[in-house]
Amino acid sequence: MAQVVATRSTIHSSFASSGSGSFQSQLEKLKPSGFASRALPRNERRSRRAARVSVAVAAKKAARADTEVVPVSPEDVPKVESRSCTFYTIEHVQHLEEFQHLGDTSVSMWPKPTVRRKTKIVCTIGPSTNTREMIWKLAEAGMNVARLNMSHGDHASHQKVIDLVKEYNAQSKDNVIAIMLDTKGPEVRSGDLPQPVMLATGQEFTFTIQRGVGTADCVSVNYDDFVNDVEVGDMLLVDGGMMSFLVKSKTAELVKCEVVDGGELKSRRHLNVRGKSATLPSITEKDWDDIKFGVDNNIDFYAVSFVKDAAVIHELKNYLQSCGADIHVIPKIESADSIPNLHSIIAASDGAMVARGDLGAELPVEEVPLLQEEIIRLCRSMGKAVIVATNMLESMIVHPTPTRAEVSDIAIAVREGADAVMLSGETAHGKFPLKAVKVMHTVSLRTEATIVAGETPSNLGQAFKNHMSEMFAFHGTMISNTLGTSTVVFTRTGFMAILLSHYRPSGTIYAFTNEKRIQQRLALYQGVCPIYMQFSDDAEETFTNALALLQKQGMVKEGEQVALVQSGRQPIWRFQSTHNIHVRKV
Ligand SMILES: Nc1ncnc2c1ncn2[C@@H]1O[C@H](COP(=O)(O)OP(=O)(O)OP(=O)(O)O)[C@@H](O)[C@H]1O
Ligand SMILES: CC(=O)C(=O)O
Repeated sequence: MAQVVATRSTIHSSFASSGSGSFQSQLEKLKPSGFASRALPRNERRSRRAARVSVAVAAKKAARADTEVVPVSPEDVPKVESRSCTFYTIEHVQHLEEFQHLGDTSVSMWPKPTVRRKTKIVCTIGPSTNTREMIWKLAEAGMNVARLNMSHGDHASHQKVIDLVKEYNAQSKDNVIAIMLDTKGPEVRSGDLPQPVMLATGQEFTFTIQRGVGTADCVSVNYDDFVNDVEVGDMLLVDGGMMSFLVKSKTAELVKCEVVDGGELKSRRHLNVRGKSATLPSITEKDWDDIKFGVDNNIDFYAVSFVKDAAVIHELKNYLQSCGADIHVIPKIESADSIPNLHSIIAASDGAMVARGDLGAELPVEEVPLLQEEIIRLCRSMGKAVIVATNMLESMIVHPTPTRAEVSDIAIAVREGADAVMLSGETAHGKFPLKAVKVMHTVSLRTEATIVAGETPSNLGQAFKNHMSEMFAFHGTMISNTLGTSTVVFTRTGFMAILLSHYRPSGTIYAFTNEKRIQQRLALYQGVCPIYMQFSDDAEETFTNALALLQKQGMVKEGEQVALVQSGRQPIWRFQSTHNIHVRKV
């Protein structure tokens, strides 16, 4: 078990050999492996490495005896009384849990404060998770954003989830969950079938634009122009490629196909035509109705499906402005038509989602990792949020452990610099939603510990009109990285916290805001821990209160330094032309 839970190899040795001294005291003594290789003579390094290896083997043997594979949060750690464990005492388990939640920094030369997971986790809420108990458990396990997929459920069921998330936020002292409404968009879906139909490779199957057809050899499609958009020779994909059909002929109402990859066709399955986007508007009538529902409920983000160009983003933003709604817009990059317009779409938006499911159906799958990298790079260069979505832990819909490839997939998204990684079916209708969140949490944390801070985003001075704020975000990051401190920022609009997140400081960005809406929004951004606090008229009093709050919540320790950055578009307690960075001792 020690093998799985520890975030650095040094911890295996310290932990497994903890015959004397508390785990905490051993933890205090730990130095990053990078530090060891800089400071120790070569021989000593070698012998320590050997000790680590042998202890890791011992830990591995212990792990084999213990059947639990991903014990990363209190619910998953077996009750201490019923546990037979060679190496652990109850204090060890408690310290370990604390450590897992916060993570290990171990990047700079000096002892640093522990940091939180930086990469945020978006969870789709569905039948497996739409109860009060599960929302609470997901939040405690690491969910940062709750996603409502408007392709499923009705307003009443989504309203219940929104109310539960708001209830959680209202009662939580140090955690906040943002709400993201994902539009259905111009999805093409097959119709209802009385029961699933088994289709064999080579057999004929027909799609019709007539409504209400569902037989063993023909099913309806919900989109009248389907027959016009599709041509003979096109490849139709069901559920992103789980089944495929070659179009052989068509009439005014029917599209006749040959089954290429057969399987079980169920009701209301998603259809794509390889290489083509449907000629439907990105925002349908249903979507406008759902968008209004989002406005009425003061949600935080729209994820807009099948965006093809920036015009649709402008249209939505104009609508939101006309109703005085301050909701951020994240286009889903999933349509073949969006690729030539990536730059203008992202420039018009507040971020982007790499929606790999439909992206990999409309375009060849081998393009997906390349596009993921490109979209992340573009968003990062423009200071916009970026989410990597779909199939991240797909096997955990039915299995309690991830495949190694899935673990690598999360690690890659984290290393590429995504703000957030997303769970879909894993949390919506999977059997192990909490375990999936915990795996994402652990893998992100472990990967983040290996990322060396300090790489300057290449666009300094270009992405933001407010160069002075950008300069202070950059230098605030440099100071916090050099001293190994967290960053503290006060923000009413979220702007300065988002700007700091863009520079990816290695410590946590504690973003204090006096706006609940902004606190919720900031939950999506990499490295930002948003905290709601009333601001007083006096700057010094507010700083003191903020540091006291951080210390009370165990986020910083007495004597620790923090970099306090005062900059941004709307000055708080300063003149417009005066920007500051202070380093303060708690
Ligand atoms: N609100 C909901 N109510 C009922 N079932 C849901 C809900 N949200 C999701 N699901 C179920 O979880 C599955 C996976 O969710 P996901 O968000 O990935 O939807 P999808 O339809 O597969 O894909 P897309 O994201 O393209 O709409 C859905 O296919 C559906 O069966
Ligand atoms: C998230 C989503 O809609 C997709 O991957 O297609």
